[in-house]
Amino acid sequence: MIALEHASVKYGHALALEDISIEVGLHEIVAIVGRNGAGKSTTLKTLVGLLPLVAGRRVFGERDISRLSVEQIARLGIALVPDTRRIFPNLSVRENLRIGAVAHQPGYWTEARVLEIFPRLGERIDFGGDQLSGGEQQMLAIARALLGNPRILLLDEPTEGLAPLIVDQLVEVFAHVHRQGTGIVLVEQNLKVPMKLAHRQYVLDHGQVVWSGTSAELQQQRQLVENLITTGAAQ
Ligand SMILES: Nc1ncnc2c1ncn2[C@@H]1O[C@H](COP(=O)(O)OP(=O)(O)OP(=O)(O)O)[C@@H](O)[C@H]1O
Repeated sequence: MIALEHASVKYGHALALEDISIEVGLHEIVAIVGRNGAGKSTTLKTLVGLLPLVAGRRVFGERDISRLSVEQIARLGIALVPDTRRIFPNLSVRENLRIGAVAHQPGYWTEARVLEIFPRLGERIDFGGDQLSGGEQQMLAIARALLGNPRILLLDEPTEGLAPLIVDQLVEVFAHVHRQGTGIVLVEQNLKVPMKLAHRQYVLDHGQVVWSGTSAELQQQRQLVENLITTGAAQ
C-alpha cells in the first residue's frame, strides 16, 4: 500500500495540496478525479517523491517514506506515466522500449508481453517516437513503464484527447495489467473511464479531497459526485 497521510504540498508560497489523505492498495485500481487545476498531477508527483511534503507523511506499507528520494521510491516499484508521456522523439519505438528495460525488474512484463498487449507498437517498432500518433505515444509510455514491472502504476490522464476506440483498448489493457497483479492509480478529469475500472475513487478540488468512496457508493451518489467534479466543493 502507498499512501499520503494528511499531506500538504506547496509551490513556492502557494498551497497546492492541503491535508490530503489518499491510499492505494497493491491490488487496487483507484481513480483520482477532478477538474483542471484540482491538484491531481501534484498528488501523483507527491506520491512518487518529486515534490516534498510541507506537512503530513508519505507511507509505503508500514514504512514512512516521506524523506526518500525519487529514485528510492521508484525502486520500491512505484512508476509514473506523466501526462507529457516523455517519449524520446529521435529514438525508435524499439529504442524507447529498451530505455525502459534499463530499469527492468524481473517479473511478468517482458518486451514480448508488452508487444502482445500493444500489437500496434510491434507494427511500428522501427518508427521514430515523433512519427507516432497520440494514442501510440501513450501506449509506448505505458509499455515502457510496464517493463520496470512496477507494483503500482500511476497514470496521469492517460486517455486525454484519444479516440474512443483507443480509449476502449487502453481500458482493456489496464484491466489486464491489474489482473497480472499491479495496482493502478488512474487520474482523469471525468468519471467515464474510472466508472469502468476503478474500485475506489477520490474527487479532488482546490487541492483537497472533497469526496471519496467505493464504486458502489459512487453509483448511489453519481449526481452529487458529478456536481462536485464540474462545479467544485463550494457549490
Ligand atoms: N510547477 C508549478 N508551479 C506553480 N504552481 C503549479 C505548478 N504546477 C501546478 N501548479 C498549480 O497547482 C495547482 C494544482 O495543479 P495540478 O497540475 O496538480 O492540477 P491538475 O488537477 O493535475 O490539473 P490538470 O488537469 O490541468 O493537469 C494548480 O493551481 C496549478 O496552477
